[in-house]
Amino acid sequence: MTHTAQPTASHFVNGTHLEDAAGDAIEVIHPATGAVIATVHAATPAVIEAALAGAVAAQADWAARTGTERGRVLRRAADLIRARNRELSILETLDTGKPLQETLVADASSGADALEYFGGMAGTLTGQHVALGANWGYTIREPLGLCVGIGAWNYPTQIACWKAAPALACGNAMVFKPSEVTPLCALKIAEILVEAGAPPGLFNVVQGAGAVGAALVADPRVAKVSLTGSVPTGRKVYAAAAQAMKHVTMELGGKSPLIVFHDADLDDAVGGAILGNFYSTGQVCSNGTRVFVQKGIRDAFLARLTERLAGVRMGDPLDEATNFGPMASAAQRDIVMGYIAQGIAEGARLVAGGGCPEGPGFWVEPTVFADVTDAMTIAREEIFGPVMCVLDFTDEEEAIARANATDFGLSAGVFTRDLTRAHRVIARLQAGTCFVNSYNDAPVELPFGGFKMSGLGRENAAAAIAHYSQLKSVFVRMGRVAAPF
Ligand SMILES: NC(=O)c1ccc[n+]([C@@H]2O[C@H](COP(=O)([O-])OP(=O)(O)OC[C@H]3O[C@@H](n4cnc5c(N)ncnc54)[C@H](O)[C@@H]3O)[C@@H](O)[C@H]2O)c1
Ligand SMILES: O=CCc1c[nH]cn1
Repeated sequence: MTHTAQPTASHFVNGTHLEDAAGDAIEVIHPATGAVIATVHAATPAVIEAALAGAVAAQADWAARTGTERGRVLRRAADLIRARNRELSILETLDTGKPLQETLVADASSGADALEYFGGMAGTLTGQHVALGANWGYTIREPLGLCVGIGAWNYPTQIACWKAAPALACGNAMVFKPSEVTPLCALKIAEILVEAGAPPGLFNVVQGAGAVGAALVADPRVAKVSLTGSVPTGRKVYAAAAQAMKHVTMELGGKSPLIVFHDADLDDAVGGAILGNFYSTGQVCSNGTRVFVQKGIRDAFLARLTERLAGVRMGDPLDEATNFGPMASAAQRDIVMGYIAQGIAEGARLVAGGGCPEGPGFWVEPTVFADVTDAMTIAREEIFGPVMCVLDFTDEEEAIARANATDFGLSAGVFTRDLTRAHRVIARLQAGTCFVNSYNDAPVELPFGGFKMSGLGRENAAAAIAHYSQLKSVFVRMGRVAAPF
């Protein structure tokens, strides 16, 4: 079946759709078929200027509103997203290839959660009164001004909302650049925010690849950059932002450990490993791709995992019975297949999958390697695809040391019935987002982000407010000033 998802225009700037066909054409490809479903144009300097200037103008008015007024707009946007969940989920599926079964519950709805949560919080953002004996002080929480958001292609709607919601709640404006691989859904979020009452220019979407992102980051009017992307891009964006001491949030990649102890509920542990490796066809930053299984249960774990893999349904992602989609792009499919070949070449044992089905689209089978060692490339590098590495371990100390032996630090999980052990181990794992007897939950109420090379700052929860605002401290003297001369 042929799909089309051509947007009204490539960009959304100053409250309306904007086109400038002089920008490089970017074809939007439905990953399940390889068919072109839309074409957008990268932002030209004129589009970038319109977006930045419009955002600066809108921010002043927005910041002058009360938090409650700002929050009302965000909560209306959340309601509109929920009301249009199916339509938005279909678009997300066309854009990313993720099964509709997933996008219906995990993408627009997660975006709506963020808008609702930060909308509710906007009116509660206050400073503090500080008693200082005869004198006193207070703090004011002020917006940063103009923020730039730059997204990855795996969760386009969620990423746009996780950045926009706290930014706008704090009184900032945003220019958002989606990934060039999945440019469509952020445009819908921009339209919805305006329909919900956001002033024109408050949330703008401009398209393009790294060069457009770099131009946004370098602009002197920009006070903060929030990137979701890979570590190499994070390094570049952080370095560019540092030139003007801009605030940054870096949501980067991972190679996270999932530790399964011998006393774990086997089905839950296998379920956690499936969620942490094959949901979104493995294209989730926090995935637990190094599955450490205690030696005594290794064979039982692999046997149960293999049985459950019989439940994989690859097919048209718009069919709600499909539970496993293609990779988002041909380039990512090729990267993943390269890692699979390297795993085999380095001596890992292929237990399941490993193939790249013939036909149109960018498919990779859910793949499991056993007998993986820490030194293998597939155990060290982020693959960002459906490739699970199963590693054996003997005891707790060994599992912790090996789990931490990585430059990444995004997530970690522990499966055990011994909750004392679970918390003891989690306390020693170097990861920002951890799970006990679960994997990959991302409720808006909990901060999300990484340690070490996996990032800086936090999205979601009250923690995000600190990353989209700055504190002004005011000292108030009540008596005379005693100067030395
Ligand atoms: N920690 C998180 O929350 C999180 C969430 C999703 C994805 N990710 C990570 O994202 C990566 C996959 O996404 P990707 O392939 O789109 O990442 P990427 O780093 O290639 O691109 C991310 C974004 O940065 C832009 N970009 C590239 N170069 C730039 C530059 N010099 N200046 C400014 N912007 C630039 C891209 O156009 C894109 O929009 C994985 O590493 C994954 O782990 C992290
Ligand atoms: O891709 C990373 C962000 C995320 C994790 N779970 C859901 N979204």
